[in-house]
Amino acid sequence: MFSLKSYNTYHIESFAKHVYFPQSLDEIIEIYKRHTKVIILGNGSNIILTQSMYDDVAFIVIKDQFKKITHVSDGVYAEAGVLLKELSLYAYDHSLSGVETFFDVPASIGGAMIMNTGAYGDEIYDHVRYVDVLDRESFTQQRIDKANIDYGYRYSMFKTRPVIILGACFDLSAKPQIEIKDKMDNILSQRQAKLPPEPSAGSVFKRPNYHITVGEMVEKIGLKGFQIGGAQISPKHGGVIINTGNATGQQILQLVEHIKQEVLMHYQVQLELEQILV
Ligand SMILES: NC(=O)C1=CN([C@@H]2O[C@H](COP(=O)(O)OP(=O)(O)OC[C@H]3O[C@@H](n4cnc5c(N)ncnc54)[C@H](OP(=O)(O)O)[C@@H]3O)[C@@H](O)[C@H]2O)C=CC1
Ligand SMILES: C=C(O[C@H]1[C@H](O)[C@@H](CO)O[C@H](OP(=O)(O)OP(=O)(O)OC[C@H]2O[C@@H](n3ccc(=O)[nH]c3=O)[C@H](O)[C@@H]2O)[C@@H]1NC(C)=O)C(=O)O
Repeated sequence: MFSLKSYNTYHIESFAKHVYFPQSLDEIIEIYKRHTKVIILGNGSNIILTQSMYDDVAFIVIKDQFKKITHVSDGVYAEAGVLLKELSLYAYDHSLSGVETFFDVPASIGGAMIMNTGAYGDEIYDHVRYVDVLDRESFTQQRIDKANIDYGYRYSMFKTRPVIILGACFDLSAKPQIEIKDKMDNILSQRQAKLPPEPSAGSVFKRPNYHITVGEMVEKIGLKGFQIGGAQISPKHGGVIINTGNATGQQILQLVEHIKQEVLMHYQVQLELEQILV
């Protein structure tokens, strides 16, 4: 059994029988042929591992491989395992602007393309030219131009399609490094001021169509700091659940349900999970 603790940002201690670190596309295809249930782990920053043991699920860890970043004729191309931080630093090194807003978002390019990473008024698809995918059923590769990609708030059409993200090309523009660095510093300080330092997976719920945020509702109800086992609503940010040490996925899930019930009762707002239950 293999521990997934370092492959999910909640640091939940779950074990899996089948964990793969493929080095090539052919190896990925082999895994899909061998297993009926496969989960791709990018940076594991948007998942809740709800089981302590996985016997029948195969996990593919992407972030240690597929890490090439290259200049191409129409932009900068990053493979699925590249982290947003790595792409942002590469762009900064080359005085290229466009992705610096996402400097501190703990996601892989694959996860970012699936979810349309957003932060501080910017969305990653604003800077994408095309995305390369592998169809998980026919095992054919396809390049999809942004014009043909349906995306929105925390959504892309890839979320509901049987595809693996292989990489994406970004449209970046020249800018003095000092300006890029100023923006990175500014965003970093805003995030450090708001988000908790403990292990978490960022916002638990999507922003509801309501005049105040989840964090504010949770704060006004008086739920900040509420804890079930090792899972706690962050005393710093009411929209985030943290692992205080030995949280299980089930405890996080119980806390999720508790927040949903309380918010429904106090505000008649039905919260929708942003995080993915595995
Ligand atoms: N704004 C913020 O501050 C934060 C934002 N986030 C967001 O959460 C997301 C997390 O990214 P990341 O940690 O990399 O993702 P995860 O490892 O959390 O994976 C989440 C899901 O995305 C799918 N996925 C991941 N990589 C690929 C790929 N290459 N091809 C196909 N599917 C893939 C998998 O779906 P399947 O189960 O179908 O295999 C997986 O279950 C990002 O969009 C990020 O923006 C997270 C934390 C903070
Ligand atoms: C962290 C994530 O993304 C974040 C993203 O970083 C930030 C900044 O753009 O805006 C969203 O959070 P958010 O709506 O909680 O925004 P924040 O800027 O953290 O908070 C908004 C406001 O809520 C209030 N607030 C927040 C937390 C709290 O405990 N109490 C409170 O009153 C504050 O006034 C704050 O100014 C994204 N979340 C979603 C679900 O859209 C993520 O997706 O994981």
